Amino acid sequence: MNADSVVKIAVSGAAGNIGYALIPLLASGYVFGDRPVELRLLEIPHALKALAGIRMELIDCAFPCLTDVICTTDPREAFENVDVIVLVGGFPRKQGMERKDLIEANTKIFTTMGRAINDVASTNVKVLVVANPANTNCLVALTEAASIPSKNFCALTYLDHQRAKAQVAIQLGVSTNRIKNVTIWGNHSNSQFPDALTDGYYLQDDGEKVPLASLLAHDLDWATADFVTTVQERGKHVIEVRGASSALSAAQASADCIKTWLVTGTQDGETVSMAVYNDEGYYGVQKGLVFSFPCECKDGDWYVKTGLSLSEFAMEKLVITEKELMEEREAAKDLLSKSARIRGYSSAASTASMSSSESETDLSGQFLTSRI
Ligand SMILES: NC(=O)c1ccc[n+]([C@@H]2O[C@H](COP(=O)([O-])OP(=O)(O)OC[C@H]3O[C@@H](n4cnc5c(N)ncnc54)[C@H](O)[C@@H]3O)[C@@H](O)[C@H]2O)c1
Repeated sequence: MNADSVVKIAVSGAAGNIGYALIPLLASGYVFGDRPVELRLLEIPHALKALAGIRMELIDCAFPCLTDVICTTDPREAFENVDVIVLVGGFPRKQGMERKDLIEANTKIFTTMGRAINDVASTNVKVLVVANPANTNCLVALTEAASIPSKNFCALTYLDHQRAKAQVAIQLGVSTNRIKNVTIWGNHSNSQFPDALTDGYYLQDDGEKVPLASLLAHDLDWATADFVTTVQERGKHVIEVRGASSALSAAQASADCIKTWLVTGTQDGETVSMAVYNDEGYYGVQKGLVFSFPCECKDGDWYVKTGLSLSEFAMEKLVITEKELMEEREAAKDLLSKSARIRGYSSAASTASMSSSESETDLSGQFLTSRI
C-alpha cells in the first residue's frame, strides 16, 4: 500500500453490532494514522436504512481523514479495487440451530463473498474474516477467491489472544501489555487451545524476557485448566453477563489485528495469534485448514513462527481443535462441491467450476446496488 494514497476499506455487516464499533476505529485514523480513508459499507437490503443512519453519524463525526462513505448491498461494488476487506456480516446462530446448519448458511454467504473478491478485488487486497465460524468462513472465501493469494487472508483470533493475555496479567497481578507471546492455537471456538506456557513471557522494564512457564511454575493447574476454559468460554460469559455479544472487544481486536498485520508489524521477537491458511503443515497440523498460529507480521505479511517445542499436553490440544476444523471443512466441502476449488484438498468435483452469474443467484439474488 502506498503510504499517501487513499486507503479503501470494505466492511460487510457494517450495520451490525461489531460494525458499529469498528467503523469509527477505521475512520478516525486509529488504524491507518493520517492516511485518507474511503469506506465501502456492505449490508443486506433490510439493514440499508440503518446503514444510511451510520453514514449520517460518520459525516457528523467530521473525521479529518474520511474522504467518502459508500453504502451498498452489492459485494462487487463494495470490493472493487479496495485495499482491505473486513468480513463481519454473516448468518447468526439461532436457538436450536445445529453447527452444520450454521456452516451451511455461512458457506453460501462466504462463497458469494469469495467469488466477488475473486472477480473485482485487486490481487493485493487483504481480507480479515470476523464472522463465525470464522476459520471455515475464511477457508471458503479464500477457496473461492482463487486468483488472490491465500496469504492475503486471515480469520480473527486476535480477540482470543487479547483475552488470554489479560487473564495471565490478572493472575500474575501485572499489566497486560507486559505479557507477550501467548498463543491461540486452532479454531475460534471452544476447541481452541489458549497456550501461555510454550512461548509466553513477561517483559521486564530492563527488556529481560521472563518465561511465563517459570512464573506460572507453581500454578500449572491454573495454566492448563482454568485459564484454558476461561479464555475458551469468555465470549459466552460476556453474553451471559452483558446480555449481548462482545461487540466492543471484537471490534477493537479487529482494528488491532489489521493495524499489526498491515501497518506496524509485530515488535522484534513478538507474536500475535492469527488464523491463517496452513499450506505448510506447520506443527504437524493438516494442510488446507485455516488454523490459528503464533504469527510475526512484517511489511504487510504474516509469518508463522516455527520451531517452538510443544509439550505432549499441547499437542493433544492441537489435535482436538484440528479435528473440529476438519469436520467443519468437510461440512463446507459438501456445499462447495459444485465449484470446489478447494486448495490443498482433493475432491472429485474439484474441476467443475460454477460461473459467477450462477454464484449471484446463490444468495437468493438479494443483492441490489444502492449508493446512498
Ligand atoms: N472472530 C471473533 O473473534 C468474533 C467475535 C465476536 C463475534 N464474531 C462474529 O462476528 C459476526 C458479527 O457479529 P455482530 O455482533 O456484529 O452481529 P450482528 O448480527 O449484530 O451483525 C451482523 C450484520 O451482518 C449483516 N449481514 C448478514 N448477512 C450478510 C451478508 N450476506 N452480507 C452483508 N451483511 C450481512 C446483518 O444484516 C447484520 O447487520 C458474527 O458472526 C459473530 O459470531 C466473531
